[in-house]
Amino acid sequence: MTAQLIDGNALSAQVRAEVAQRAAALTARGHRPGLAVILVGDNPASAVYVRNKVKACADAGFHSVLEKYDADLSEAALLARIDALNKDPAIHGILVQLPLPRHIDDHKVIETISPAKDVDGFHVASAGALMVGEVGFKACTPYGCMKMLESIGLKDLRGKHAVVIGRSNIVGKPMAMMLLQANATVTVCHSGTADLGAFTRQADVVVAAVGKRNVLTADMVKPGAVVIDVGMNRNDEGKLCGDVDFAGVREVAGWITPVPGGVGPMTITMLLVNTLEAAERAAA
Ligand SMILES: NC(=O)C1=CN([C@@H]2O[C@H](COP(=O)(O)OP(=O)(O)OC[C@H]3O[C@@H](n4cnc5c(N)ncnc54)[C@H](OP(=O)(O)O)[C@@H]3O)[C@@H](O)[C@H]2O)C=CC1
Ligand SMILES: Nc1nc(=O)c2c([nH]1)NC[C@@H]1CN(c3ccc(C(=O)N[C@@H](CCC(=O)O)C(=O)O)cc3)C=[N+]21
Ligand SMILES: [Mg+2]
Repeated sequence: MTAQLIDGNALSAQVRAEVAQRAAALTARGHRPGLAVILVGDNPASAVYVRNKVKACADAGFHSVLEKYDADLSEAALLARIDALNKDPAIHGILVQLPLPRHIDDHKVIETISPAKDVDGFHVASAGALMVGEVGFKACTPYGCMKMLESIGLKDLRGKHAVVIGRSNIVGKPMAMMLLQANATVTVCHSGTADLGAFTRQADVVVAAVGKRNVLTADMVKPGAVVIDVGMNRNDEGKLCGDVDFAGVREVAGWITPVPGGVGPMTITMLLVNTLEAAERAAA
């Protein structure tokens, strides 16, 4: 049996069409959704992602601004810029692309963004809201993964065991919280996990968010399981690939997300959803 694909491009197109409709309605009332994206330095991967985000905004009818700064931008100057965007009524969402140059403290930057405009969902107030089940912006990548699960009929995960590989603040940890909120029984694995396969083999849902190729191979997957691949890596030929050995795992899994065309486009889609929601709240 070969796994069915969860197509992130197709699901994105569907969600983005709804977003564009709601954005048009807001724009007609004089509240066009606006996103500001800040890129510091010249990381080529970041430049690609940021361009995709700005293009997705334009396609959905949003106002968007891309601010690019040299790698030697001072932390104080960046914080001052965020402060100005916090006060700008045309801007509903602020995204500062990570990673930042070493001399800038990411934590300070994220905490300077107004929680009302934190469409990445990285602010401690957003993370805290998710933790206690209150309203706040959800981190886009895990939020997109949840939408993918919902698209295959897994909105409620009662009775399911979900295993998350990775515990970063931007993917693994919020992913685990969202799965828990959806009633899954959740296990979080990381670099200190002794026998990863022993956990993943029990999983009905596996989310791989590590950043290393072939972290999850066919022998580590329960037949029929749902496999969500967040990883973004390059193989020896320079081609984009995830954390999952796709060719092997697809022969065992029930559902699998491809890379590219899986979680990546959904991340951008949920950024649009969050920005739209920020604009709707501001207009209310
Ligand atoms: N598609 C998308 O939209 C996005 C993709 N990504 C991609 O997802 C991946 C993860 O990103 P991010 O969370 O930021 O990465 P981090 O490097 O911050 O976190 C990686 C996690 O993986 C764990 N880990 C490392 N090696 C192993 C191992 N051998 N077995 C089990 N766990 C391991 C680490 O453990 P420990 O905590 O112990 O160090 C850590 O928790 C990257 O490839 C990134 O490019 C990220 C964001 C968005
Ligand atoms: N403040 C901040 N917010 C982020 O959300 C954020 C960030 N910083 N830093 C980097 C990571 C990574 N990330 C991706 C988003 C989309 C794709 C994406 O669209 N990928 C396409 C392919 C893109 C390509 O061809 O390279 C796909 O998987 O099909 C990938 C990765 C967001 N991140
Ligand atoms: Mg830093």
